[in-house]
Amino acid sequence: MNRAPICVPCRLAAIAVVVGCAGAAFAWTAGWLTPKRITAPHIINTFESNYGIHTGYRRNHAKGLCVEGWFESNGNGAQVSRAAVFAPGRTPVIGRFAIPGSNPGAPDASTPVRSMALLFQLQDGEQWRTGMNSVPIFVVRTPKQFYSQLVASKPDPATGKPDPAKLDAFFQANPETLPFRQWLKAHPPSSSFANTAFYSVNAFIATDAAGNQHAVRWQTVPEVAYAPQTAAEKADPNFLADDFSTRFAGGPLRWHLVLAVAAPGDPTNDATLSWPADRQQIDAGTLVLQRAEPQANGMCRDVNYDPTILPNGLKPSDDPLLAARSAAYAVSFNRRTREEANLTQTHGGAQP
Ligand code: HEM
Repeated sequence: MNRAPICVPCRLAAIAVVVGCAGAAFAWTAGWLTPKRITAPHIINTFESNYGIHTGYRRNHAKGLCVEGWFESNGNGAQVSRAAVFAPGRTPVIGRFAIPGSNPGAPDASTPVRSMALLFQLQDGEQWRTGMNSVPIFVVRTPKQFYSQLVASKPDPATGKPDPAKLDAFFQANPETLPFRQWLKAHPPSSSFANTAFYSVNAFIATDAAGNQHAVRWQTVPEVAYAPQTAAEKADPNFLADDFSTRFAGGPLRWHLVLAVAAPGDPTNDATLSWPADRQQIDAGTLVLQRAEPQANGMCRDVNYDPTILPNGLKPSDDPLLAARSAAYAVSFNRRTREEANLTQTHGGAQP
């Protein structure tokens, strides 16, 4: 049966509409149509204009080291999540400890915050990646506030430090930052990565074997007792790495992976708010770290610790920071790994 031919101009118009829509979607995603919308490249460009480009390094948490070990699950996490990592048994882990900031040569005492990032390599090929900080809550609630804080923190060329008046104006205009600032005042920086607790800060949704959902946050609680940073440590720009070498020479280091389970009504979309301390805490097992190595050629160098890479049984919550983190980390990862091509250090196996 002969079909009526479609007119050539109509065909061309249809093609033009499809190409136009694809182009518009691309332009919108790239932020060309909404130059005031804050995109991941805007955020990473601001890190770079504030603190310079440190070729081949993460745009934030640039100074760090790699670690290797495993997670020994005791099975208790299965109460809230069907993820295979919570079944009893061992899961290999590639981790990274770091301090926030864009300068890989910054002295350790330049910040009171430390971070731990973990990649759990599940047996079925799935991964769970998480990046945790040593403060249980975050300084801001939204990606827009994160960007505004970055802008307000731009170092003054005269002093090399942020203008206190601009930072103060930001804090006054954003009172959500208060609990974070108060926590830091009440908790002097730790003397070691090994005696520090780390927190997911963002909430996630765990699904158990029966399909029930539970909002959770997690933390790693060290077996080594907390001690504050000493004056001698403060004077050593690399005391955190030095301390780690000494400690690993004496054997593995351990943290307990603890899941805090929200009660109905606890906020999952606001990382500036803590959950009440009486919420159920599940000790899901022990993170055992055996050795550290420099990041320059280490296993963690080419890992993007994107917190939205999760195994079946865990998924992101409605916290707006999670998608923003994922997007910003990807831009940082793409830039730094592209730069690595021009560096002398070698490392295969990038995990974007
Ligand atoms: C919109 C909010 C945020 C932005 C834009 C942001 C930005 C970044 C960037 C660009 C990196 C470097 C990523 C890479 O090159 O691999 C990074 C690393 C990191 N961030 Fe964030 N961040 C945000 C929120 C948070 C929050 C809420 C936490 C709390 C736990 C956090 C913890 C970390 C950690 C632990 C790392 C180091 C990961 C590693 O060792 O590779 N960030 N962040």
